[in-house]
Amino acid sequence: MTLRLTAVTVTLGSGASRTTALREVDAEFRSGELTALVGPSGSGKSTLLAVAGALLRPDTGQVRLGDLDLATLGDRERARARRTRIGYMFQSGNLLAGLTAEEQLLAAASLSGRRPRALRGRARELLDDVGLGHRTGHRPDQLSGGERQRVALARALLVEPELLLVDEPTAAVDRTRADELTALIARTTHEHGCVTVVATHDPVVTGAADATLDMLDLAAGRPVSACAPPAC
Ligand SMILES: Nc1ncnc2c1ncn2[C@@H]1O[C@H](COP(=O)(O)OP(=O)(O)OP(=O)(O)O)[C@@H](O)[C@H]1O
Repeated sequence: MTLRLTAVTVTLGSGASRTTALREVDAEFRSGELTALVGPSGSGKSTLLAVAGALLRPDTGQVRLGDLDLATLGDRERARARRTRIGYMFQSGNLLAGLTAEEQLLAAASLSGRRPRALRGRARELLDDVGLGHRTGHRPDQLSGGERQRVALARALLVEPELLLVDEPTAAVDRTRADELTALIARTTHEHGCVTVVATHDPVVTGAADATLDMLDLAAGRPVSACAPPAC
């Protein structure tokens, strides 16, 4: 399974603030590989994740996840793909107000068509893996920003997505936790064989990645082979 972007253009905003965030971008991401998406602030990393995750429709171009073109699917099918095939860990966490950490995971499992009761043990295990075993009963307003983001990662992993999209996983946590989260994301990618794309400024994440894509290369239309760091 691959995620393939072909000639993807995205413009954001309107009037004076209108910006071409991605221009004719071609990129490919493979299953079982963690690809680090790097580039300066404002170079379009978050926009690429949003397009890849069917959260934003490109103006033009194709976004193929396996045999689905996420760019042209109807709204209902896009929502279904988001619930069942794609996991997100974004900077905001995007948690549901009023639900505890554990309930966030079980609600996502239910929405993806799985039986939440059967997954309760696994949900606790994952919360433990992200260092939140002692926070399973906390609601979003009782968690720090970094903790909310980690709940979102555990939630994404519970549904074993084909595509895992992660935005700056290490920005809001200390170095030790950052290293643990990086290792967890890499291990999950290799064990479950998902396509994983991580936008990052952190050299530790880049070092753990199987491949690196630089937004500046994409923007310049340079041929990009997402090669493993030692061969680059
Ligand atoms: N709603 C918007 N309207 C207009 N321009 C926008 C909007 N959102 C983002 N942009 C612009 O689109 C470009 C790409 O933004 P994006 O957030 O994808 O970059 P990024 O590489 O993820 O940055 P960072 O590393 O700072 O998170 C930037 O120039 C940004 O200013």
